[in-house]
Amino acid sequence: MDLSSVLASPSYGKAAETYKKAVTVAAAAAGYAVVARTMARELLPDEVRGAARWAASVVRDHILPRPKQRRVKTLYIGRASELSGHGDNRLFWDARAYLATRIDPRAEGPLIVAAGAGGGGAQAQPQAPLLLSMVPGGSATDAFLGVEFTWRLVTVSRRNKDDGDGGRPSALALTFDAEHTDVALGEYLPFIMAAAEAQRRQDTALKIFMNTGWSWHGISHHHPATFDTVAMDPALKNAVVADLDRFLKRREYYRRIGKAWKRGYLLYGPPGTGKSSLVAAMANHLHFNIYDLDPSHVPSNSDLQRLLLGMANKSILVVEDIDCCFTAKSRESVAQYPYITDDDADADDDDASDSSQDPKPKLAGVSGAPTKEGEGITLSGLLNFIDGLWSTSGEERIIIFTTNYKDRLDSALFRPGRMDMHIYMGYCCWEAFKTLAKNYFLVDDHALFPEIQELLGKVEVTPAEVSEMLLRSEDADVALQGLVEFLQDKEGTKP
Ligand SMILES: Nc1ncnc2c1ncn2[C@@H]1O[C@H](COP(=O)(O)OP(=O)(O)OP(=O)(O)O)[C@@H](O)[C@H]1O
Repeated sequence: MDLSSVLASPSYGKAAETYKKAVTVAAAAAGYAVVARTMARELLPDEVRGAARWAASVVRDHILPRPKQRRVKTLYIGRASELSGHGDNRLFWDARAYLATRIDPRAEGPLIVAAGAGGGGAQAQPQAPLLLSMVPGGSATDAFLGVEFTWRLVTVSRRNKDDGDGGRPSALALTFDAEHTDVALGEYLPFIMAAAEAQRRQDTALKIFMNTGWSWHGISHHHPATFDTVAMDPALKNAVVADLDRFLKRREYYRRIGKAWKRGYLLYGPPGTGKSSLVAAMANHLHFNIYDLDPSHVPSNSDLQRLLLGMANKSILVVEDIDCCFTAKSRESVAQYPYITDDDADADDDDASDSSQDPKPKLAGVSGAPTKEGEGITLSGLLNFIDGLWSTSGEERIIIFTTNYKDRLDSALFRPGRMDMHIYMGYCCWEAFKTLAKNYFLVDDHALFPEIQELLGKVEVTPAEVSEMLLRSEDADVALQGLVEFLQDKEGTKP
């Protein structure tokens, strides 16, 4: 259709008519406004017009909602700690580690990618995670408690803080609405530091240290036991987990009551009931390194002190078979120091006043026998040091003693505050068996379960023995049938 035919069409004529009317109305309205303003100027005195203007400004400024002006605040988190004057600023690295988990790889713009340690410490593992980071000048946003935070990786020059002077990125700039400064400083940044700490712990491979003489030697600790795989009474398991979790949260509590932040556990029960597995599960749960102390390799109490002072925070000190590891030394000590009688031995142990009648073996050191270089350590040396200097030289320490014979332990071990929780690891009960069956065959039920449940009620069998039977075949039917026969054999009812 050409222009002339458009102008000639009826729809164009209607539209043109409507437009003309609209122009006429607008012109009339503008005319009225001019007339009204002129009349107001001529008829109203200056004072009245001034008062009207003032009233309008009050309404505008104080009554009508004003468009909100956003005040933005920026915090610079430098790579180096300018406030302390030396060293790295931990917050800078914590924030970068945190941001590596928050950066959206699909967002526009370039990113830096690197391989993480992946649980191997300094040595990257094949399954190491990929970590993302902003390029200098790049930005990323994060939301926390409903507040939006924007991060930029910037280069801060010494004289004025500005982006991109071509140097290495030396700061993170955190920008947010200034009214949320309290959230930023009081909640967001502490949250980031805690998240980074948790990630660090996760990424660091656990170690188990063993002593030779007075020094520790560490190797990687890959024991797969967890609280999911340890077979034990479920209520007791939950109580142990809750106790550990409460311990972790109680830094301030221990500080307030003036006690060292440590907790002692005594694991006791027959061999093969899972005491060592439970230690490994506790270490994995807490992500603490284990220091497995073999007292027979420690030449003297002063070496023991050196060993214990060499332990890091967040660690577990384990002394296995505590009932027997000091016994032999005790006998040697008494033989070497014949002037020390059984009665003398009891004198130093204020909880064991009648133990001279006790047929149980005497423990070295409880006797107070002096030790010299090469003469071995004493239980009292260990206990006193744990309660004394060692307890104040570090934080977040767990002490675990294990024994197959709780009744043989010296009462010094039972003094209040030494072993806070006694955990009995017993023979395989029905609930424990179900955990093992799940571990080995991923089954919750089986046709042989009722028979196995009945037999476990009558036969004393350790989880280690049951595990042994379950390991014999990858076929659940075959392995469980083998277990039934094993239990019947123990009961003396095997056909
Ligand atoms: N409660 C359990 N839960 C899971 N596995 C167990 C349990 N008890 C024993 N086992 C199995 O038996 C093996 C030996 O158990 P573990 O060394 O933990 O027992 P222990 O009580 O420490 O024995 P000991 O007193 O002889 O040192 C473990 O490697 C594990 O395979």
